[in-house]
Amino acid sequence: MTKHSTDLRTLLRDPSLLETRAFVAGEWVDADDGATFDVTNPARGDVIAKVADLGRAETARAVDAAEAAMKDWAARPAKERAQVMRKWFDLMMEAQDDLARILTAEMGKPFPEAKGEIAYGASFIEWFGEEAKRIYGETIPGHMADKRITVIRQPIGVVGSITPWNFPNAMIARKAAPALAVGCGFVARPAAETPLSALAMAVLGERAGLPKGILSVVTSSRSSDIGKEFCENPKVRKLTFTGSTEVGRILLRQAADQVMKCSMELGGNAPFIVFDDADLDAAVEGAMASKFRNNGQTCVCANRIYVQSGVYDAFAKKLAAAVDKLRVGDGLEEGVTTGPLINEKAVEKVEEHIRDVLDGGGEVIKGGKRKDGLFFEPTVMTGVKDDMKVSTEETFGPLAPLFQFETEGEVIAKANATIFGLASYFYAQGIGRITRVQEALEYGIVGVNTGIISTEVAPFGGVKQSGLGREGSRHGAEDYLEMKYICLSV
Ligand SMILES: NC(=O)C1=CN([C@@H]2O[C@H](COP(=O)(O)OP(=O)(O)OC[C@H]3O[C@@H](n4cnc5c(N)ncnc54)[C@H](OP(=O)(O)O)[C@@H]3O)[C@@H](O)[C@H]2O)C=CC1
Ligand SMILES: O=C(O)[C@H](O)CS(=O)(=O)O
Repeated sequence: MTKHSTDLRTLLRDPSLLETRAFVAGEWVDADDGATFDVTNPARGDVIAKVADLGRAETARAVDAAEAAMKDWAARPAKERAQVMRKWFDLMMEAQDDLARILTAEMGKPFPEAKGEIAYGASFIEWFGEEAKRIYGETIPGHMADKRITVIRQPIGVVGSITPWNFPNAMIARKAAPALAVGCGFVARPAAETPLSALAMAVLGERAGLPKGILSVVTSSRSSDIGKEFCENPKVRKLTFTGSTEVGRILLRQAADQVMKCSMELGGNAPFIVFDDADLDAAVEGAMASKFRNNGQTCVCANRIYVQSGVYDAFAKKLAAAVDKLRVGDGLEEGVTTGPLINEKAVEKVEEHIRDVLDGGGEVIKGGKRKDGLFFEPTVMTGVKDDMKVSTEETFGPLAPLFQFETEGEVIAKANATIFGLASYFYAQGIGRITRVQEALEYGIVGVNTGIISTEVAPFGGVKQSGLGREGSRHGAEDYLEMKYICLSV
């Protein structure tokens, strides 16, 4: 029998969603050696669950089961897969509050934001369930009179998935949905900080009718072991990862031995540019949404805020006033807008970036200090320069650093001067400027007069060292398909 902190279990309408065993080959299992690891609530520091701590042997069994289950699952009519995925979507939305409470308890984001993530994650399951029926092939006029050419697209095979703690539901859904929709087997390894959301998704996936073995959730504190199993197991045909660029590089090197197809959603360093013809109130609203969503812990958060000199002081003042309205606290409490950071390392990163700006002559105009535990004051700083750490490193926390610029050419060059290329944002009104800037920014995503770009219908992904491939939209299915060219001699 596994142990839970009663406060979380009593918060749930359906306590059976709080699963702490791993889901392997269609069975709920403990680790072979009975090992567990603790999951803590970052807002309170208390242990909320002890979760099965699996290793490579259990992961290999999950891969075997996924390969076996694929034979039937991929052969089913797409409509049947779509019906199971629709049921999964419906069950997730019916359980939205419970799934959100589990997510808030293990990751810290405020309950309303966690509810939003559940809907966002479920939207991928809904969208790709529908897309399953539209995986078309093509016929090509033959190159010789007796040749007939067709192209078909088939599921790539067993997928290994590694995801981070910052979106413990949506990042798995954004990968599992297209993979399962096209007929792949899927083995998910969630971050050790946040396994409960993934396990709850599997509980509902099983109830929705996903066949035994097609989906496994391998919970483990030994992330590199599981990553090695995915990269070295010949039955795994695809690796999909969301996380830091540093870990992405490690996995790409490991996957190279089998020339494994990889999707990589990696780090960002998003510029957020406010031109002097911007609607300043709209720009402040967009900056708040982009910078402070998930307490700044997203790969698409504004990391550098560039403000043209004519509106710099006015924007800084308005942003500081908006930040003042944020309420830091335990995400399970009513009215809290900003939860804790995920761990001590995250707090130290924010402190390091603030100290570096102060040492360089910048100043804090709002916040700037750690609160108790893992809570941190949402912070705005002015006088930030290009040679400071925050200019090249992802803060991944609630720090809004304001850089001043004079000309369009200057800010484009600065915005592009990074190894990253995931999301970027700018606020302007002149159509000529909008057209020039959106084309000049070297990023996979450009938000124009908006600070939120995340949706299941669009291709999400980065260029340069922010990643490989796209997630969401019809392009998101391509990463889980192989193309086969058939030449028939008649
Ligand atoms: N682009 C994005 O969406 C994200 C970017 N980041 C960036 O990464 C930084 C660190 O955050 P963090 O969560 O530690 O991100 P990591 O990249 O370190 O971790 C992401 C996932 O990879 C796993 N992992 C870590 N090392 C390995 C390995 N050698 N082999 C296989 N899996 C591994 C982690 O497991 P475990 O946690 O159990 O070690 C986690 O599940 C952030 O500050 C941010 O800059 C982080 C999250 C998302
Ligand atoms: O990893 C992340 O930060 C997410 O990909 C950001 S989003 O897709 O939720 O915007």
